[in-house]
Parts: sequence; C-alpha cells; structure tokens
Amino acid sequence: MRYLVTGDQMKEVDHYTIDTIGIPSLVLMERAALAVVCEIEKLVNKKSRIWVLCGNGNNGGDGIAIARMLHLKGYRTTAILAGKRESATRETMIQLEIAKKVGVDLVDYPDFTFGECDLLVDALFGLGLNREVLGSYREIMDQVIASGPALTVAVDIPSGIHSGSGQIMGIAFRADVTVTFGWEKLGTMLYPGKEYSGTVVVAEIGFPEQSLSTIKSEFFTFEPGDANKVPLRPAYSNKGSFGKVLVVAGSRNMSGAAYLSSLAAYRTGAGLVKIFTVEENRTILQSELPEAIIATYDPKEADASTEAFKELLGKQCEWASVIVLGPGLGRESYVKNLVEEVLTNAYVPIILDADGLGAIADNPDLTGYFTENIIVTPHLGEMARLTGSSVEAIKKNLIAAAREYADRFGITCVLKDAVTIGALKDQRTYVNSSGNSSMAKAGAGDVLTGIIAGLLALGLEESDAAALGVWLHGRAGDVVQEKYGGYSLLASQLTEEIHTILQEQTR
Ligand SMILES: NC(=O)C1=CN([C@@H]2O[C@H](COP(=O)(O)OP(=O)(O)OC[C@H]3O[C@@H](n4cnc5c(N)ncnc54)[C@H](OP(=O)(O)O)[C@@H]3O)[C@@H](O)[C@H]2O)[C@@H](O)CC1
Ligand SMILES: Nc1ncnc2c1ncn2[C@@H]1O[C@H](COP(=O)(O)OP(=O)(O)O)[C@@H](O)[C@H]1O
Ligand SMILES: [K+]
Repeated sequence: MRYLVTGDQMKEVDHYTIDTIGIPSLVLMERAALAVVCEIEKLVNKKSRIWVLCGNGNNGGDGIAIARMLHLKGYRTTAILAGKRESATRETMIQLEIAKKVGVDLVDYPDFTFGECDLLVDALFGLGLNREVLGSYREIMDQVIASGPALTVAVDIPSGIHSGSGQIMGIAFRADVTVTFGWEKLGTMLYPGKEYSGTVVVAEIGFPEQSLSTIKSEFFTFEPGDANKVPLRPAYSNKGSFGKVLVVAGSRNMSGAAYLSSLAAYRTGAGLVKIFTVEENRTILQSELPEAIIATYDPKEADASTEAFKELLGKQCEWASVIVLGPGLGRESYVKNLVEEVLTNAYVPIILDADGLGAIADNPDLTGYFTENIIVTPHLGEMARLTGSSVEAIKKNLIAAAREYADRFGITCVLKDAVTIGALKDQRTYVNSSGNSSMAKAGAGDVLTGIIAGLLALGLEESDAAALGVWLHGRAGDVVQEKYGGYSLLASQLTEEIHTILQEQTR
C-alpha cells in the first residue's frame, strides 16, 4: 500500500517536519534538489543545454539549488528567474545568494534570450499553486512551451497542475519525468495531471513516517505485493466456507452481464454462486457456466409484486452472504420492485451496479433503504444520473463527487473511470493505479462487480473488498494488455487473468 497526499496535506507534513521534528527547511530543500539532479543526470550529458525555470516560492528555491548543483558538476545550466527577486521566500533568497557566489548563470526572465533547450527543469510552481495562471506567468509559460524543450523534468509537480485535483489551472507544462517529494500527490495520480506528469519518481528526502499522523483524511493506492491482502483459503474448509454469492442480473436477451459477474466471483474464490434471472436465460447460462446455480422469476409477477414473487426473492436473499444487484437487469418497470425487494430483505453486503443504479436514479426514495453494507459502483454517466450533476462537473473533482455520495448515505462508492476512486465507508479514499484503456470495453464493469463480490465472499469487509477489487481488476487488465496489446481485450479475458494476480501472493 502506498499513501498519497494533497498539496495542502503535504504542506502540513512539511510544517510538522520543520517545526516539530526540527529538520531545517533548507536541509529538506537540499535533499529535494539532489534527488532531482540524480534523475536529470540519467537524461543529459555535459553538452546539453539546461534551463531551470524558477518561480518565487520554494519550488523556485529547489530550482535554484538544482541549477547550482548542475553548474558545479559542469553542466551548461541557466537559471531563469520568473518572479521579482525581492518577493522570493526566505529559502529562495538564500539559494539565490549561494548561487551568485558560486557563479551560477542567473538571468531574470525579461533579459533571457530563448534559443535551443535540451532539458527544461520546471521549478515555477509547486504545491503553492492556488489559482489560475494568468498574465505575465502565463506569457512566460507560453513562451517556454513555444521554444520546444526536448525534455522536461518537473520539480514536485508540473507547473499549472493542481496538486489536489489534477486539473489544469489555465496552462501547464507537460513533463517527461516528475520528481516528487515524500509521497505522491493526488494531482499526478488523477487526469489530466497524470498525463502531464510523465514518469513519476517519488523521492524520499527525510520526512519521517510519523509526520503523516498530522493528516486527517487518508488517501492510498495499492501496488504489486498487495495481493497478499486477499484472505488465504484455510485447508480445513468446504464450499460453504467461501460465501454464497447471489447474482441478481440479466433480463430477456441479456445474459452476458450475469455470466461475467458470476464467473468473476467464482474466479476470485467464492464458494457458491447462484444467478437469479429470467427463465429465458436458464439454458445459455447453464451451458456457459455449469458451475453456477440458476433460479428464475417471472417478470410479470415481479411487475405485479405478487406475494409468490416476494416469497421467492426473500428466500434467495436469506440464502446469500453477498448480493450483486443490477448487471443487465434492463430498464423495464419491474426492475424497481426487484431492487426494492432485495434492499428491504437482505442484511448482507450488496453491490449495486448498472441497471440497479438506474432504478435508484429513477426512484430516489429507494436510497432510504441504503445501509452501511451497500457498495455502489457507478461509472460517470451513472453517477451523473444518481446525483443530477453533469459528467463534466463530476470529472472536475472525482474524489469529491465519490466522497460526497458515500458520506450522504454512509455507504461505499466506487466511482469508475480511467482512474477509479473508492470513497470507502471507513473514510479512507482509494485512488486506483492499475488498469489501462484496453479495459474501456463493454462488460468490464460486470467483471469488477463479480471480483468485489468474490472478495466479500472470502470474508473481506466492504471497504477492503471495494479497494482491493478495483486494484485486482485493473491488474488483470494490465496482464491482458501485455499479452494481447491495447485493442483486443474482451471482458471475459479479465476473468481469465484473476488467477495470475492471486498467484502474486507471496506468503
Ligand atoms: N521546506 C519546505 O516546505 C519544502 C518545500 N519544498 C518545495 O516547495 C514547494 C512549495 O513551495 P511554496 O509553498 O513556496 O509554493 P510554490 O509552489 O513555490 O509557489 C510559489 C508561489 O506562487 C504564488 N502563486 C500561486 N499560484 C499562482 C498563480 N496562478 N500565478 C502566480 N502566482 C501564483 C503563491 O504565492 P501568492 O501569490 O499566493 O502569495 C505561491 O506561494 C514544493 O512544491 C516543493 O517544491 C521542498 O523544497 C521540500 C521542502
Ligand atoms: N481508460 C481506462 N483506463 C483504466 N480503466 C478503464 C479505462 N476505461 C474503463 N476502465 C475500467 O473498465 C470498467 C468499465 O466499467 P463500465 O463502464 O461499468 O463497463 P460495463 O458497464 O460495460 O461493464 C471500469 O472498471 C473502468 O474503471
Ligand atoms: K514545478
């Protein structure tokens, strides 16, 4: 597991480290600069022309220290000072004085003559960027971009990218490498910032782990090795030990979603999977997935909400230890009754997905039945329908959108996108770092639902199952992409690679 921070949180960590622990700010700056220089030296040679664009804040201070180190090592370096020297921070003023004494080529921006540049070191704005870039700073950035540096290394975060949301504040540099300090920032994890950051190197510069305790909300991601968090299957066990997953899914002419969710639940380790669907799907599902139990209902009875239908559904809910509710249910009027009956009868974790969420959006009163064991898994379009916001507004701050919905009902919200967010009911927020665009295919979401159900069946609680499920799903997608390239993935192939990831357990 890897912690992630917003820029504001990182500033709290800076203050704690400097003021409470007592590590001087200039020591941190020196180590930060050194870490960036290490990465720069992998990219350039002594003939390379290096520009270090420095702002007035401590990001600029890092830049001047970097320019000094490169100069002393014999690189052809110019530090371009974008702001007024007299309004620089204390640390940056000190860096300027040192740089002057050792003969660094320091040029104020208006006096700088643009020519060819092999490497731009972007030290204009770091975590202090707090508004849109306008006026003279925008002009400088425009001019630097137009001069076309061959490579760009960003210090901490590309200038122009908001460290908390990843949004572009008017204009931003596109980095090939971003060297960030302490912990990765949300701004380089979330689009579009992720795309502008290139390869992100997290440099350890001396922040003690305890300084994270000053931060209130927790953001994290998983990485290879975290498959260990999937519970082991004890030797003394039987199929009943690994959960009973009820998949309420599928409708007339729609059997694929039920199939994919059920298969994924089995592949993740669930002991028993029962599909509750319409009679028309029985033959196809039985022949495609003979391991699943099939139970069926009559949509007419569901529509009329007959006692027989309620009794039948009640029994299924009683049987289940986990319920998947929604994939491929369609949008007929009876779906509302189906969703309402499950929500009122079940006392086990429920993953509400796809058309199940559609029924909630059409009948907002159903949220009255939400309890803490609900996990919703909307994509952006479904989230827009659930909340009445536009997709564009949700995209501007995915984390806030997911968190707000989860907190409104005390549930877990998995907001699916190229970077999926898990606003967990235990208040931690998961930001996914696995997966790729080959997964932008029909059925991929049904597989995710099944994986989360499988993890719940194995005994994980909702927050852990949601976060780990999203990560496993993306990892499976990465394995498929490595084997088949970026175009040809089929959602069913994700289920075929779940075992590859589970085998990464190192216990
Ligand atoms: N000791 C430490 O703490 C360590 C810090 N470190 C480094 O410090 C960096 C953070 O430094 P920082 O806080 O000084 O802010 P920075 O990003 O340089 O911005 C400069 C100033 O720009 C301004 N500004 C904002 N938006 C603007 C806009 N749109 N257009 C124009 N101006 C705008 C705003 O000032 P304002 O105008 O609001 O007064 C802001 O203060 C961090 O990323 C890391 O690189 C490391 O060395 C490790 C140790
Ligand atoms: N560009 C991408 N990068 C990473 N993951 C992606 C990308 N596009 C889609 N995905 C993932 O694929 C899944 C698609 O889910 P969804 O839209 O519900 O599909 P469906 O409803 O067809 O099953 C989500 O888990 C999403 O995070
Ligand atoms: K920067």
